[in-house]
Amino acid sequence: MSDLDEKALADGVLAGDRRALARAITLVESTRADHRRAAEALLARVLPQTGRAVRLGLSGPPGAGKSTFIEALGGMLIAQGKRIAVLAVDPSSARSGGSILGDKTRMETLARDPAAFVRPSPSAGQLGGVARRTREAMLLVEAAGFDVVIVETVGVGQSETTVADMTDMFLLLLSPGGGDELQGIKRGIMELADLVIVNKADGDLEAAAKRSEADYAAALRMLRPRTAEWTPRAMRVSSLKGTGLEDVWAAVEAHRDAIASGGGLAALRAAQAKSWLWAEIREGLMERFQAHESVAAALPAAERAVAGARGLPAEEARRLLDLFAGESGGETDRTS
Ligand SMILES: Nc1nc2c(ncn2[C@@H]2O[C@H](COP(=O)(O)OP(=O)(O)OP(=O)(O)O)[C@@H](O)[C@H]2O)c(=O)[nH]1
Repeated sequence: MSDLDEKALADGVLAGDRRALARAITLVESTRADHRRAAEALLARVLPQTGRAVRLGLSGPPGAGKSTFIEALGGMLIAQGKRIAVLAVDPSSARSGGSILGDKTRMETLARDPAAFVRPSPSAGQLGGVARRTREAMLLVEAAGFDVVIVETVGVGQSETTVADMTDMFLLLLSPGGGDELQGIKRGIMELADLVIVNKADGDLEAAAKRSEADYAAALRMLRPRTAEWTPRAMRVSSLKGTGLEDVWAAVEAHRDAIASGGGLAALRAAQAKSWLWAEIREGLMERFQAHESVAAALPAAERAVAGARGLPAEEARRLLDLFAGESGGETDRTS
């Protein structure tokens, strides 16, 4: 891509042109080296126009109703004149080829709305790679003028932590009843939640939802809050009927006000950016390490040695790291 194309693409994104935005996100999702350079140039151009959106993370077990909830909340926000973008982080799609969040039939109404932009998870690479591209996609949708970005993930491994790390507020959506174990909610995920939302508080499930809300509120009180400024809350909604959604949005705004007392959004974003920097360093180091010629040559023997209990992992790792750093192995050279 030439400088001229990048400028045109950046201008399109900044003008809020959805096709340019979609193309720009495809570019940042590409792993080709020349695309990566173009993506970085593009991001550098739009960077001054980023950072203005409300960045929300959302997770919940399959079936909790994340898509119904996002459609309902998104619809409400659009009616208030806001523009909303939804990005998915779904490492399962990378691992299995099948995707939990990526199928195109989700959030159809929202996806068709000109004030919304719905993007499924990038489907290649490990969580680290998916997270990098989602962070960059978030910058692009902000540059395109979206007011609210929801980064959605499903409870697989580390993805919640990753999403909580790149957003300002983390929402956990649950079904009524069932208890933690039944819903597969790990304690660690509860600890990330700024807001626990019990969905499906309607019809036959209304009473169960009310009980669950009280249970989760009690559970949250047992946990140490993530920040001094905000005490996590539990509430119930019906995404189907659209009830409780104003309360959710009021909590989002209360959370924004609350963090202002701790140095504000700027401090939070600065911490996120630092954490992003380190994530990039870790990713980049790992990529370079694995691509390093002498490391790649020595790696199988090191793996065999530790697997056969003939080598100490710490020592083998140090030997590989020395190779990577270009130091001679000296007397520690492998002879076997
Ligand atoms: N009664 C009731 N059912 C709901 C509500 N929200 C979602 N559901 C139902 O729960 C089921 C799962 O909802 P979806 O939004 O499709 O969620 P999903 O895609 O299965 O699961 P996610 O991965 O969480 O999005 C569907 O049958 C929905 O109709 C609600 O507020 N009340």
